[in-house]
Amino acid sequence: MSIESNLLKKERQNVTFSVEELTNVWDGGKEDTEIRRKVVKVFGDDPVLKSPPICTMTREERYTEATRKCVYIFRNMLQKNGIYPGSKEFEHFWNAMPIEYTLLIHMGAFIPCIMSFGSEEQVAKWLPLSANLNIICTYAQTELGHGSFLRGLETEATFDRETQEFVINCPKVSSMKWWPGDMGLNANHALVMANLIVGGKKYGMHPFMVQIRDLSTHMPLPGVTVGDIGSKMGFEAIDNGFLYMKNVRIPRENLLNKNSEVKPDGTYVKKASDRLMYGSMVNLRVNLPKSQAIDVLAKACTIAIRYSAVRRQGLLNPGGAEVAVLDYTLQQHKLIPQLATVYATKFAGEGIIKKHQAFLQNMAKGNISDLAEIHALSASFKASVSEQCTEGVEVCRRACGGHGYSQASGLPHLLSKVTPTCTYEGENTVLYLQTARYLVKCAKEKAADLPESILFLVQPIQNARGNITSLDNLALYFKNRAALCVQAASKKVNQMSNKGLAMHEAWDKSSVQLVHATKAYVIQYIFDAFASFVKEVKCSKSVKEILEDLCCLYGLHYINNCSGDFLKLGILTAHHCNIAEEAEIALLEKLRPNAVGIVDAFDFTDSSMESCLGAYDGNVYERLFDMAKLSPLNKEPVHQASYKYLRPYLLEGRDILEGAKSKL
Ligand SMILES: CCCCCCCC/C=C\CCCCCC(=O)SCCNC(=O)CCNC(=O)[C@H](O)C(C)(C)COP(=O)(O)OP(=O)(O)OC[C@H]1O[C@@H](n2cnc3c(N)ncnc32)[C@H](O)[C@@H]1OP(=O)(O)O
Ligand SMILES: Cc1cc2nc3c(=O)[nH]c(=O)nc-3n(C[C@H](O)[C@H](O)[C@H](O)COP(=O)(O)OP(=O)(O)OC[C@H]3O[C@@H](n4cnc5c(N)ncnc54)[C@H](O)[C@@H]3O)c2cc1C
Repeated sequence: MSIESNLLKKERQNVTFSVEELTNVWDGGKEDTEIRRKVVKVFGDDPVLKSPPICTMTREERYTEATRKCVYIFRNMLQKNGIYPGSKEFEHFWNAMPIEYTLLIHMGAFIPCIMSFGSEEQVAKWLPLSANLNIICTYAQTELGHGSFLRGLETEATFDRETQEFVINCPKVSSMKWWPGDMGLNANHALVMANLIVGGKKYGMHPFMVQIRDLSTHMPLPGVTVGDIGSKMGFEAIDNGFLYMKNVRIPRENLLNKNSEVKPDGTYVKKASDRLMYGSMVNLRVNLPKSQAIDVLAKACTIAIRYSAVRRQGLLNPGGAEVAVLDYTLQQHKLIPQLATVYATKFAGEGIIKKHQAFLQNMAKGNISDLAEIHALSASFKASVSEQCTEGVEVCRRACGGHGYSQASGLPHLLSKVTPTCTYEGENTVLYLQTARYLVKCAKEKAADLPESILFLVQPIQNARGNITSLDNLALYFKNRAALCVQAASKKVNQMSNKGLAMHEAWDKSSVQLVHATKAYVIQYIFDAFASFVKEVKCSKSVKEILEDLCCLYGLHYINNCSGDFLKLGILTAHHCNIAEEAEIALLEKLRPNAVGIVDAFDFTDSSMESCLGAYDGNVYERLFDMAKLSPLNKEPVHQASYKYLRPYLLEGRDILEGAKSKL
């Protein structure tokens, strides 16, 4: 056993709680852990899912491998193992997916969309075809020229009454669809968001099913120009695409018509609120943070903390032995708060998922009164979590020093996976502004007209009592701050407007404060949800203590990072801030011996991380060397390029050196 493996073994011997029990809490119960492990095992044992490490493959190989595996998973494996949408097993299957996958938009975005936009007949037609991969469909909303401002989308669907068809056109280069995943190479259909035009009248954005490739040859259909947009910062396996449509004709029935319809005579019938058109986005904003951001940060923490426990560099005591870098207070200050973020966002996210499910049940009964609240909550939650996790993964990467920059660490891959969560499914600033709009409106309402989650905005500010670092008091500081920030931002909008600015100008001039206020609102929501979870969870005292410490750390770390705000608003004094700073450092020291145990409790398999630094056995140096040997550049002892281009000068060098030698 290597020295490093021994170090991790010792770390595990010192853990003061049951790792298995914390895993159960993380998963949502013992039974859930068993189900997740079963699913992970099925995937892990399957030889068809084996492939070379991604850092040794070209982009083309990565796309090919990911597509091969995903077709197998979605067409054979899930059914064979009884993993169906809606089942507990399915909830855990993201955990078991190969490190890179395609068909994500087809499965994760298109299928939910067809269910929310399609009539019963349309769902009956398209759902089985897509579930069986008989068609592959992308979600084509964003265009080259517009992504955020949906009213600016330019693709048109014009009703031709004579032929009973819609004619789809991208009038300009800027109107072509750009970015949709699975669209470049795999998709033969696209759910195209286009402006509906009937009899010269524009009805705004509507969803259309458009066939883009021939079903037998997979060649683009007439009028369709489609392809891959090229290499990106990450997601290299995915064929994000462009789609340029000129006079592409589709039958009238291909307008997804659960919410609105065009009759054969051209009559436009609206059946539900326009806002339900945005429902698919709410769905993804609620559901994607867990698998695309929180789990990614959890993996980065696992890698960085295991590595920091075995990486020895420098001395704490003069003349003593070299210490693990995790023993430095500053390393703990980088990494342990990231663990707290993982826990806080995961448990707050679960509450939002439940709220969304309740909203969907009400919507099925025709009640959409909670739409504004769930939109505001999901938009700001997605924005905040993606931001916190992206920052967190980068902190973990840098905390691994030079090796964190190597693809072999697995960290650059995680960073490139989490970074776009700040952009896709709604650019974060744009989403914060959406929530700000809701908050400013709510701040003007009477308490009786507001949902519980937002009541604090209009209630009197309460004073903290007792221990200033108790979870109750921390929750109160966050609430007070959010309420005061929203009031201040609303006041600024009013002041600007009273000075004579038009409302949209007043809004823009106040947007820095508005986004700040929204961030304050969502952090109070996350903290409150995590603190409530910690209070209520049934578990042993030792596990509860870990969760309480992580919750307290989440709050203190946040407060210490923006203490100016709390001071400015008169919520904390300088004395309080000093206490908060010392309390955070004390918590880091307390959590340090359990750090490896806490990341072990995430229970990630080595293959799900592909990291030489983060493997369970801690054998980092052998793994790094083995991975380097696999580099395609090391295939031959002499690389053709260096031989070809350097040879003349090397020969000169040889002659000079040999001449010098003969003169000696
Ligand atoms: C187990 C399942 C796991 C699933 C995991 C899946 C994993 C998938 C992983 C990765 C997938 C990657 C997917 C990426 C896909 C994409 O990126 S698709 C493209 C997404 N694009 C966007 O999100 C665009 C962002 N822009 C917007 O949302 C809107 O344009 C805008 C709302 C920002 C502005 O639109 P505008 O027309 O100007 O509207 P407003 O005038 O601002 O608002 C009008 C009113 O509508 C309300 N509203 C807006 N959005 C919503 C909504 N989503 N829901 C409900 N209501 C909404 C808004 O509040 C206004 O209301 P008021 O007038 O009352 O204030
Ligand atoms: C990996 C990836 C996958 C994607 N997958 C899909 C997909 O499957 N389907 C699909 O349709 N799309 C997809 N997209 C597109 C994505 O949804 C858009 O990129 C996103 O909505 C942002 O829009 P944009 O690119 O137009 O950014 P822009 O809106 O142009 O943003 C540029 C800057 O302008 C700022 N800005 C914009 N509006 C405002 C405002 N009102 N106030 C203040 N600032 C503002 C933004 O904050 C940002 O800083 C994907 C994108 C990526 C990166």
